[in-house]
Amino acid sequence: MLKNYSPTKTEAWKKLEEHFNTVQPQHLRDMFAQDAKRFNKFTFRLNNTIYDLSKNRITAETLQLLTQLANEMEVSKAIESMFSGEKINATEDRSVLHTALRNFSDEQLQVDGENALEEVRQVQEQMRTFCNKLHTGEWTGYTGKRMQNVVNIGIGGSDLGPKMVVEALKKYQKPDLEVYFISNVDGTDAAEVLHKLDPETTLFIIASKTFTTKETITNAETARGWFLHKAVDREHIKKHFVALSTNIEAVTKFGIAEENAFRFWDWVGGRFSLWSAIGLSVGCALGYDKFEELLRGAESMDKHFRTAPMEENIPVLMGLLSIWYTNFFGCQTHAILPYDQYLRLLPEYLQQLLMESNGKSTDRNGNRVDYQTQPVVWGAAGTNSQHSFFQLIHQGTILIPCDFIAPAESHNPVGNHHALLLSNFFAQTEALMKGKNAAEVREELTKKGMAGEELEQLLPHKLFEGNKPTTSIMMKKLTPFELGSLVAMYEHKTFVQGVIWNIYSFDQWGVELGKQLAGTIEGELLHGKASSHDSSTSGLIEYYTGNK
Ligand SMILES: O=P(O)(O)OC[C@H]1O[C@H](O)[C@H](O)[C@@H](O)[C@@H]1O
Repeated sequence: MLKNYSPTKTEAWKKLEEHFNTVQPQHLRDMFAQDAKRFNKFTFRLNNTIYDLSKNRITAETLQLLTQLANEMEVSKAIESMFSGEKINATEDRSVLHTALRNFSDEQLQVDGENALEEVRQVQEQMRTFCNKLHTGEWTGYTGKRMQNVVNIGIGGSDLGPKMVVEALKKYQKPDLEVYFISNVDGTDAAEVLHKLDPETTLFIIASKTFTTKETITNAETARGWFLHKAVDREHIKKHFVALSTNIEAVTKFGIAEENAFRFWDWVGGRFSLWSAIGLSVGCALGYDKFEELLRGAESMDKHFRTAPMEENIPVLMGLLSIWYTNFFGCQTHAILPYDQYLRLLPEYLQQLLMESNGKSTDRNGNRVDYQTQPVVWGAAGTNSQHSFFQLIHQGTILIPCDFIAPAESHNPVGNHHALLLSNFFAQTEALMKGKNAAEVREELTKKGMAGEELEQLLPHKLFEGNKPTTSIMMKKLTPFELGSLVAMYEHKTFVQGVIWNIYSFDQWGVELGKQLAGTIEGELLHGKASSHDSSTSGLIEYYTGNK
């Protein structure tokens, strides 16, 4: 059993509260000035990626107290419980074993009487064979043509992960297959993809853990209708539709052949399912070997997470930093800023991962927490984001910790673009840290020939407080391996935060409510069944029915 009490009751928490009062007034600019080794002290490495925590509002003592907090909340024990398959997803009575999907060791891992690792490997072989058949052209459609397009139909965890990875690793894309994603139940999503494609050369991957998600089933039915409109014979479905699911019964009921089902297990959470059969579209886009490299990258982070001491453990430290800002500085948001166009979907992916996992207010005893949990995660790729919301990060009234992420080497070495891109990354983190004080602004304005009242009036607007925390993550190159490792780092950071907050990170009951409510109103819209609502909801329904 995991420790089950409020983090605020720990010794470390009390010490952190006192410690906060000594750190809060300190300016990062001074911390750097006083310690030439700050970068070395607070930079952690794994493989070819560095995690520079030095521009955070921490001292050595902060990390020591935060790791004490991790120890008091028994984070190590929690990590072991997860890896060994304990049913730590208690509200759904499930193990949490996405790590088993990228475990290439010879270990045995018994789950419900089966060796999970062996089952994983069987499905991986099935995926490899399938991807190879697509790429060699051995897999043909109902008119004997090879497939040219693959469409992944899924939503949430059955969409965001593979879509983000396919985009991030576009440079590794195989030239013979184009991969598309349809997720939104808005018919526009399907319409905009399907009109470009030919049913004879299109293969659909229906990705749904439960195979009951309304959006996905609706899109899958639309795709099936579109396909049969040309192919006519339902027998042809088996050459054009495959499924990724834990619910094989529903898959076959839909009309997809059992041999075309790639299964996974209920011990894989939706938002952690990228590494399972849900990653099939990644194998289709890049070739299965590249998907395996992604898994191996994640495995290397898993090993680090499981074995490294708390004070050097990257996901633990990243999770603790988030606790520091959320619960002591009172930060309510966290920005993810990839300085790499290929990583532009990472913020969206991490939104589901972090906010669906830790957007909870009930602790593991069933009581309402009396401390803040998950902050809002948001972000966008640099440098575009500099021209939209950076103003607020620099001079707004709220403190926003940011993760800057970039590769040292670009996949597209065009002129000096990459140096320019990275100079923005470095300059922004430096400016956020240092700020600009009155003396500096005065000097700058004086140099421009400004003086007197004119200067004094402008000066306050050009001040930057600085002291804005950033974490810089740099990798040598954005390879499948490094990406796998980075994503696994964020997964484990998410888990660590949940353990400290004493909440269940692996369920998502909040999402269920929306599904139920939409179901009721759908009946009214489609079948004219009336039921009572508040005046706003009724008014909106009337507006819709009167204007459609
Ligand atoms: O894969 P599916 O069963 O279709 O579920 C898709 C998504 O549904 C809901 O939004 C859940 O909260 C997500 O965690 C899940 O990823």
